[in-house]
Amino acid sequence: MRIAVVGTGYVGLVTGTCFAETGNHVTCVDIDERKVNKLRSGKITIYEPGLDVLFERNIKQKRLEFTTDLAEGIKGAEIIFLALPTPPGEDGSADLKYILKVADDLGPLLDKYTIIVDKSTVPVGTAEKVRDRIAANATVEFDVVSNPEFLREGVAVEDFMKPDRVVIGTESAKARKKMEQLYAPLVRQGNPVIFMDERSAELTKYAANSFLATKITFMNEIANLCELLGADVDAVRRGVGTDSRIGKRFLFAGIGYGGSCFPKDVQALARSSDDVNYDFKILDAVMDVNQQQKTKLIPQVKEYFDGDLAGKTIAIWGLSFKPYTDDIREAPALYNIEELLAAGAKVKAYDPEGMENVREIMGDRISMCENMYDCIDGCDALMIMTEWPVFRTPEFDQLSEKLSNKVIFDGRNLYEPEQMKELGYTYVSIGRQTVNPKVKKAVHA
Ligand SMILES: NC(=O)c1ccc[n+]([C@@H]2O[C@H](COP(=O)([O-])OP(=O)(O)OC[C@H]3O[C@@H](n4cnc5c(N)ncnc54)[C@H](O)[C@@H]3O)[C@@H](O)[C@H]2O)c1
Ligand SMILES: O=c1ccn([C@@H]2O[C@H](COP(=O)(O)OP(=O)(O)O[C@H]3O[C@H](CO)[C@@H](O)[C@H](O)[C@H]3O)[C@@H](O)[C@H]2O)c(=O)[nH]1
Repeated sequence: MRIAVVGTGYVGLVTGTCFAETGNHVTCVDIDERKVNKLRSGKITIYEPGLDVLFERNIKQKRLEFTTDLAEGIKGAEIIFLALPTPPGEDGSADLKYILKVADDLGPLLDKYTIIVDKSTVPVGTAEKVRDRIAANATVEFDVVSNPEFLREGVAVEDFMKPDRVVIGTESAKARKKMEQLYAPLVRQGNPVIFMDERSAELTKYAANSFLATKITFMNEIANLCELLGADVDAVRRGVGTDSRIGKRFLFAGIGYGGSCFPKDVQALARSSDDVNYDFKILDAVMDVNQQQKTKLIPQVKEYFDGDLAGKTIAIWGLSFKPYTDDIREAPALYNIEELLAAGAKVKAYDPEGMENVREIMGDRISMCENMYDCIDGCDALMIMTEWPVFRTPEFDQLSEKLSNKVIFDGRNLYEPEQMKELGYTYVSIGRQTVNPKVKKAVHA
């Protein structure tokens, strides 16, 4: 099949590359010339495990092409995916300007029956808006389908190639058949393609993300309670997660959820609820708790240094919002760094993939280090913000040698408290009792 993908970011590039891998001819379109030039010269623009191999193979086979020209990109395409940004507008609702602009541009360019697919995360009713905008200029028949994407960054290729399910919102039998053919290679192991109306498909995406964000936030609140009641959130997690009705996944307490999706999508669903005068109370609580959770270690860092961080240097391990990605959008690390700088501390940071992106927005306000041990050299404390595997079993001898104080503030619960006790660290983590406390108890805002 010949398909086009408009928007070549995290979702567009993965979608385009994976559909090329299943034999389709894919042209990816983006307005960012620098990005397209780089992709055209065979250089990948994001870090996503496993994507580079598929990317190179499909470019070589000429099944994957890139252009900045929409007309050229959609030429001959039977299906056009829109993988465009839907960032929060001023009031937090999803801003549809990128999607609607492309819908306007597409109308006059369609020269035969085409399926236009909303792959972006969009509020209920967007498919209708896109249809109206295209129809205003189109002279041929077309269908607009909602096909939200559920991939996670860091495991995007695996999620895309073996999805738990594919959700397709359409009432057109013709579009349904084509979409079924396109997805057939990805659901061969029996995972379902679930067909529904467009509005339900659009809402399914927000419901899934908001539910997962709520699940994490619920555990973060249990963690906060554990600290105050003398319990251990890891034990509680194991205890509840083995109930198959609850499930083991997405129960890890930490310094809150980040990324380009959960924060914006929970907010957008709350605004969609406001629009129909529905007071979705849980969502407001989730956003509130997550906001506080992100920097919950900061008061404890301050308390350790008797309230004064001026002149102290804090090492940060982990900048990306989660491991195996270079994406730093809404990364909790950034909020912590801002608070540390505001309190007069200096910051040294290390991340396996995220440093370049942070350098772009923070410049020389913090120092980036070549490796995790240079990062802690001469620092007064270590804070862990992302659970990259490389931080899980560090050489504690080097840590003791290089850190000026044996103190770790761990936002991702990487170490066993027992081990930290033996090693003589002051170890502050989430939802567990502080080890060798100089910080006496959990501090809650
Ligand atoms: N990132 C994820 O993990 C993920 C997962 C599922 C769904 N989503 C949703 O998918 C959508 C895209 O997210 P993303 O993370 O890929 O965004 P992104 O910002 O990484 O990529 C969007 C791309 O669209 C391009 N673009 C903007 N206007 C354009 C135009 N007129 N023509 C062509 N290209 C244009 C931008 O230059 C950019 O490269 C969002 O709605 C997001 O919520 C994201
Ligand atoms: O037990 C957990 C699991 C995750 N997180 C945090 O939650 C955030 C999101 O993680 P994850 O969901 O793994 O990454 P995303 O790439 O943001 O993926 C989410 O957002 C995408 C964009 O909509 C969806 O497609 C995915 O299904 C959905 O999982 C990160 O900050 C994680 O650190 C936790 O704190 N505890």
